[in-house]
Amino acid sequence: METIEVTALPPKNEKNTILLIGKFDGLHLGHQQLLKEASAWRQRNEEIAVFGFSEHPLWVLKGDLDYKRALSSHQDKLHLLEQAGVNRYYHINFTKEYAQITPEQFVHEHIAQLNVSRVVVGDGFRFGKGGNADANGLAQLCEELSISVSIVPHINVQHKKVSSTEVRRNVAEGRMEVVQSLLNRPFEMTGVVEKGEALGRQLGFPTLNVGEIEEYVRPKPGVYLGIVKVHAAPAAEYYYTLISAGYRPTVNGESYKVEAYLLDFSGDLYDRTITVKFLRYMRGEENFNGLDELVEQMQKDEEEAREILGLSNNEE
Ligand SMILES: Cc1cc2nc3c(=O)[nH]c(=O)nc-3n(C[C@H](O)[C@H](O)[C@H](O)COP(=O)(O)O)c2cc1C
Ligand SMILES: Nc1ncnc2c1ncn2[C@@H]1O[C@H](COP(=O)(O)OP(=O)(O)OP(=O)(O)O)[C@@H](O)[C@H]1O
Repeated sequence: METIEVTALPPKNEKNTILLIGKFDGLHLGHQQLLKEASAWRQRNEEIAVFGFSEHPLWVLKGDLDYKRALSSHQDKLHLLEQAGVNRYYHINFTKEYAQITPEQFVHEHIAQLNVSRVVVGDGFRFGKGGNADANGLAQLCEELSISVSIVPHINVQHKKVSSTEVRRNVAEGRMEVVQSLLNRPFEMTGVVEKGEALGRQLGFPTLNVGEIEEYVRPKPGVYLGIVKVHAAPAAEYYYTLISAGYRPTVNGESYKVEAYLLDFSGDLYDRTITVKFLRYMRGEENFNGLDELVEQMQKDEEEAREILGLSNNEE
């Protein structure tokens, strides 16, 4: 997939193009429906391109922190779009200045550069200065340039509109099964294993500390059942895992951390890239009276996880 950095006007493109517009955080079921629609319209000589915004407008314009952290990192998004068959990604550096572009300018100057035959958006799509124009406004402006517009009806799950905001809220509440149903895959974070305080090893529960995950929305503090993918060539390795996400009050932890205790693994993974997939919330984070109580609970967590997974308890 070709990636093009854009700060103002995108460079002129000659290839026939079907265009999708939006932030596409998490590539949820609604986004997936837009991509299906684009694929259905695509002719043999056409490419699918995405006009994607780097930051959420509500973070850039209003400083709303709920919109700063994301379901997918920039890299994740590129992988997901590529896997979905997107040929070209315009990475729009969304700034306060960019937000001043009017709907007319956006269509007649920016989209007009891209040799677009069709734009595919959802019916809640808004764009242009102040979010003033909607999908019908886009269709009217595009008609003047002989560009067709497909407006995809909202995808709902259990009578609720699927949106990145809704998925992020569920991650923040630890509802990982719901998240999985909205994304069609588990919520995951990809990071690099950092050195921790190695206290976990002394406790009999060595954990991988996952670093470089600042871009991601934070799951509710607690213990989760999940899967860790260890990136490796030629083939990645996968392990069931217990995940501790939170502030670790028992050991006076100061910052939010994500740690993974891999089941049936021993070895050194410092500096390796791993992906942590969150499957199920098991319990909240507790402030125990000392390490013995913490270890006792961790043992129970492991037993419960093995029970759920059908793995034997290996203590005897
Ligand atoms: C299965 C599991 C459950 C945990 N539960 C808690 C908890 O309830 N409260 C807490 O303060 N820390 C909890 N932790 C975090 C531990 O305090 C932490 O892993 C330990 O201090 C080691 O940290 P280190 O890797 O930085 O050395 C849990 C860790 C694991 C692996
Ligand atoms: N549930 C949905 N059904 C159909 N189309 C959708 C749905 N959600 C978003 N879209 C469309 O996908 C494109 C990209 O959407 P975008 O990621 O900007 O919105 P969003 O998922 O509603 O995110 P947020 O909640 O962060 O505003 C837009 O054209 C939007 O209308």
